[in-house]
Amino acid sequence: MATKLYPPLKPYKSELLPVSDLHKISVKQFGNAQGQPVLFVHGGPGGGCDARDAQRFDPAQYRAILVDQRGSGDSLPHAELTDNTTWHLVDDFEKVREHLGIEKWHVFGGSWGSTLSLAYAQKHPECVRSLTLRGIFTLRRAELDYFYNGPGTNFIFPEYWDEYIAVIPEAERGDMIAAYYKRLTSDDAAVRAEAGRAWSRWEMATSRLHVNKDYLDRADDAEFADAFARIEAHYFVNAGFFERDGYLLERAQIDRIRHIPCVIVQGAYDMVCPPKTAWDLHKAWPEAKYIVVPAAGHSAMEEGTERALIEAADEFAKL
Ligand SMILES: CNCC(=O)c1nnc(C(C)(C)C)o1
Repeated sequence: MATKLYPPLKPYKSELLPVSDLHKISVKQFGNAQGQPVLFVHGGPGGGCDARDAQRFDPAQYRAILVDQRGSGDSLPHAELTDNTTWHLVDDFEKVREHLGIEKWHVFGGSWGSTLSLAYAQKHPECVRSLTLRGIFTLRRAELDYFYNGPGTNFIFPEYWDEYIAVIPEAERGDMIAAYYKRLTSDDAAVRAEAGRAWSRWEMATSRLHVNKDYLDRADDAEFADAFARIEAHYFVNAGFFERDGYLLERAQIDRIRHIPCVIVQGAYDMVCPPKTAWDLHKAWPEAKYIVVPAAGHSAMEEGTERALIEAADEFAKL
């Protein structure tokens, strides 16, 4: 049973899979080509995968499949919002699964990755062997308002909150997501870049229990920040493209996945996706194992969170 990341590894196969006339998505495979397939679902949306994400899976046991969702990471066109919705991404996972000749796979995702993993599993339960979900986010209005419009978070990270709102004129601060979306879709590259960095800094600063400079500095990677901020804001102004607020937690939706082995891992001091949503998911789905990591924020890289995620993956490899 591993309690820390497996050694760094390189993909044994990387490809760009055409999924529409416009979009090609990056699919990288790591570990044992004959192992148990696991789909890694990255966060954001728009965050993209990192080779480090593959290190949570025992390379002797797993065939880890890291997919950069539309417009994210190495997928092309970069930061593209056209034909980029939750249901396009769900359909893309099915195209990847069929392309790779996989019948069923483990599904593993955190934050937005937990959102998309739930949406995928609820639509295709017959293809999901297990679910490992971290930092639960279901894109309800209250979740978005809490983090992007305050006031909760500005009491906890006041200096970063002031930076985040500084980009937006006071008259527009009543709806920060709409105000940022206007700038993130601007034809003025400088306006778009300033908004992308400020939005990303807000999220990177608040993702760890203690602000981590390397994590924060990711917001200075203009290419990452552009995709991360644009695609997040695009999904949020469209309420995740879900039929109703709270859709993923509805009884009928949970009933479709209730039989699937699941572990929920939640940081007790997750300020981006606070424990209330994970608790609501646990109440709706008591069969799912529910782990709260005491000294952890939002990120999967928090020590206790990383350990719990790897332990869950090691256990699910035995299924
Ligand atoms: C509300 N979105 C949070 C999320 O999904 C997320 N936070 N950080 C990430 C990355 C690790 C991908 C940067 O994703």
